[in-house]
Amino acid sequence: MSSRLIIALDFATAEQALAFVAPLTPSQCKLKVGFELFVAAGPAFVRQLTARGFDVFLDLKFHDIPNTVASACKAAAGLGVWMLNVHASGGTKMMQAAREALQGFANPPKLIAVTVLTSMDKAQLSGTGITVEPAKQVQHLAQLTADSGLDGVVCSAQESAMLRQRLGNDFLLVTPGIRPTGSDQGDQSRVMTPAQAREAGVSYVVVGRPITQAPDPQAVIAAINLELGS
Ligand SMILES: O=c1ccn([C@@H]2O[C@H](COP(=O)(O)O)[C@@H](O)[C@H]2O)c(=O)[nH]1
Repeated sequence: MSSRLIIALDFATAEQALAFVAPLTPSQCKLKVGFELFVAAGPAFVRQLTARGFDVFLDLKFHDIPNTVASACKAAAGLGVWMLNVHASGGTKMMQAAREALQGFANPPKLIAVTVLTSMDKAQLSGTGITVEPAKQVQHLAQLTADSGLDGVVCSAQESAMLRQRLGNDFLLVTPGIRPTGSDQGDQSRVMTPAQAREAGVSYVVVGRPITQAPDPQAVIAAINLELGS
């Protein structure tokens, strides 16, 4: 069974990231490249990871007008990534344009949309002018994403049981904000353990600092995979 663990490679340089990745195998985890590493190391680094056989989630959270997002998605798909994402709050036209941009690819990446960032609680969300509970807003944006024909969403594991029930088994639920028991919550608000996330029906968990800053990352990876049953 392939792992449901996606490790967030939030490193400042390609050298640091490659040193971390060196002992890993594609059967242990998938890898996520976000803003920090992509800005520092660029497309060539992403190609190095895919050349080593890793499934790469390019987490650049595109959020712009439909034409611009569609072009960015096309360029990202050209890197051979496994998954990429946009912001659901960009709206239906933007998400549909992104989806259509990937149609010409023989093996298109999975396209998912960010709902409400897992760092946000009700007070922070309210500060942006959205006064409903985070779960309600996640539900609304996830439905918009499904109606736009995307493959799934980024949400917290806390909303996953509700979304799984509403949107079915094929809809991808990709969940950051995962904290193994005893690990530091940091800037995340809506958190769950890997075991709770599995119970909630998530498709994949995204874990960064609890692994990358651990004294023994391999031990944490093995423990998370065990909790996930993968
Ligand atoms: O809602 C979101 C969307 C993306 N992320 C990203 O996931 C990882 C989480 O890292 P941790 O160190 O495990 O907190 C990070 O790359 C975020 O950019 C998210 O946390 N929440």
